[in-house]
Amino acid sequence: MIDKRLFKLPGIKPLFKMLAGLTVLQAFMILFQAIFLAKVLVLSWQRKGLSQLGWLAGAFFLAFLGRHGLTWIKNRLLDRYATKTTEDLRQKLLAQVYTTGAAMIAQKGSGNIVTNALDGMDEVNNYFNLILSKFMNMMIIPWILLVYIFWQNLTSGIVLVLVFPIIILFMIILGYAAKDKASSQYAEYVVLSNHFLDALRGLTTLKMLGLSKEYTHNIYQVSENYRKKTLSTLRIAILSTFALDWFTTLSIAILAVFLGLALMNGTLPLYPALVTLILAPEYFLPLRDFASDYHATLNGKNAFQQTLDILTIPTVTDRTLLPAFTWNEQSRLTIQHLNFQYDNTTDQVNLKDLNLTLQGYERVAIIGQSGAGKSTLLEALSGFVIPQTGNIQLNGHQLPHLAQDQWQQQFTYLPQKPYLFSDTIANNIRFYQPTASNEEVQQATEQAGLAKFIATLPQGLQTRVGEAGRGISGGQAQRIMLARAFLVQQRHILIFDEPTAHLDIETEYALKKTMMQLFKHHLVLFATHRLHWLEQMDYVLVLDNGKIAEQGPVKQLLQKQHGPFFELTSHMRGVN
Ligand SMILES: Nc1ncnc2c1ncn2[C@@H]1O[C@H](COP(=O)(O)OP(=O)(O)OP(=O)(O)O)[C@@H](O)[C@H]1O
Repeated sequence: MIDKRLFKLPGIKPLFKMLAGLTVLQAFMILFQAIFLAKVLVLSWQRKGLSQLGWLAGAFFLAFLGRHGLTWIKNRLLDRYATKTTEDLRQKLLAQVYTTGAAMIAQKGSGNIVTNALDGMDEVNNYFNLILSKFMNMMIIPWILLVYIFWQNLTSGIVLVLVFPIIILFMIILGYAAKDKASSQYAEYVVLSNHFLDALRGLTTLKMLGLSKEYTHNIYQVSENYRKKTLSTLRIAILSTFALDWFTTLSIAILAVFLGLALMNGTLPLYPALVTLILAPEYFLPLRDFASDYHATLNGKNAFQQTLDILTIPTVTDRTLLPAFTWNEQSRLTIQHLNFQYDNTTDQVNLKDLNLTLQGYERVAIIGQSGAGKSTLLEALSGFVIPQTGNIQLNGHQLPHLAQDQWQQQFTYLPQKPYLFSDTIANNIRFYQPTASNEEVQQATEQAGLAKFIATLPQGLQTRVGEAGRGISGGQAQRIMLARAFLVQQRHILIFDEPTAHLDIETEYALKKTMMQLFKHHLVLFATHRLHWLEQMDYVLVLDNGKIAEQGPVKQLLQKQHGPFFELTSHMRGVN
């Protein structure tokens, strides 16, 4: 129920102690309130004068004020702490997203991260409230009241002590059922968020393919699943609240009957009977409060755990091992026995024992079936994912990984799924070169085959794209990315992950000529499914199931009539 990591949050221990102190004080206020009320009632029953009743009624009123005043103080302390802590957690989560980078987002899902940073944090706020206030009330108040009840009336004390564990047991049973339901409800919520965001992002593509209507059904289905999971959690929550209320009310009623009988038999004076009866609902109240909110805050616990899980993903710190350099014809990157796995808990190794050398301005094609590991290799070479093991040497410098500032400043990366920032087309093109002039940007758009498209836009290069702007097709986005590469002068490495995947073959051929110009004086790493690019490449890596199945100069491999390269290219050409 309580995530132990909660107690590691900054400032929580002093707050916990302060709240515990206030709760003890509050328990005494509740006790005094009951004592004075019972005394007032007993004296009224004995028809005592107002002079005797007055100070008791005043004391009752003070205890009442004290009790609620303490609740107000506790809530204020808690609110202030919860708001500050969730705000800090949100900031840390966003900072972690920036430092761990795109690979972590791909793994966790952007929708999941957005949900966590927005709604999730509100849920965490509720979770703090449950644990730091309601749980604490439950652990302190009933026991102080019970000591007094025992002192006044042993039998009532025993009844109340016996009922408590039964209720707790009952809560645990229902709690377990609710926990599973809430976890699967939260998981479904994450699926829904990721799905919804993916659908929004892919809307243009879905429309282009005429699949947007069909996809509505898909979203409906995911929302339906979430609705069903929510209702099944609510069903348990309502059932347990009902059962708990019923059980505690019944216990109080039984106690009242016993007290009434004892009063009638004359075995118990009026005061202990009255004070016990007033205290009995107060004894159960913290438990009921806790139980009624428990289910609602399970999501808070899930969100809290998810946030901490993201925050504890190790971040790369040694980013500056490489001195300043510029990749040139003599540069050399050697990789030996590199292994990488996205998920350590599974057997799937995504890059297995890779050995390769990249040097100078060679053009390297990376080919392989879908899922062979081309993108993963490019991500490892770009330093966006960190290999678990491997020997990396760059110009003689031994490195643990390629997430090195100096290395990352050497290349232009064109991902398979282009992402455009919510900004103008011109600024999206200026990504690597923010100071580029309008003329330079214009020239880059022409080289990337974008000029015609831009001419159709009323605001031209100043048209806003991305989430808050005009929707554009995958091919147009890819050409905007390509324009970045044309614009930047001082980066001598091009890492392209299927840069023409979204383009039709005519556009691709039209662009090929200018792209070949760009490839001059660059180390080119080019993942592709289209074989015609091989003619323009010097070297090829054939990937199969995370391994380099074959590598060598293109001309040499093209002459071989057997082996992985021959088989893959025959298969891709449709020759069996
Ligand atoms: N973010 C991720 N988390 C977990 N597994 C992943 C992730 N990205 C890729 N994988 C897995 O790694 C393996 C290699 O995927 P990768 O995208 O590198 O292949 P690819 O050769 O580029 O495929 P394609 O040609 O379809 O783009 C696949 O089994 C894939 O499921």
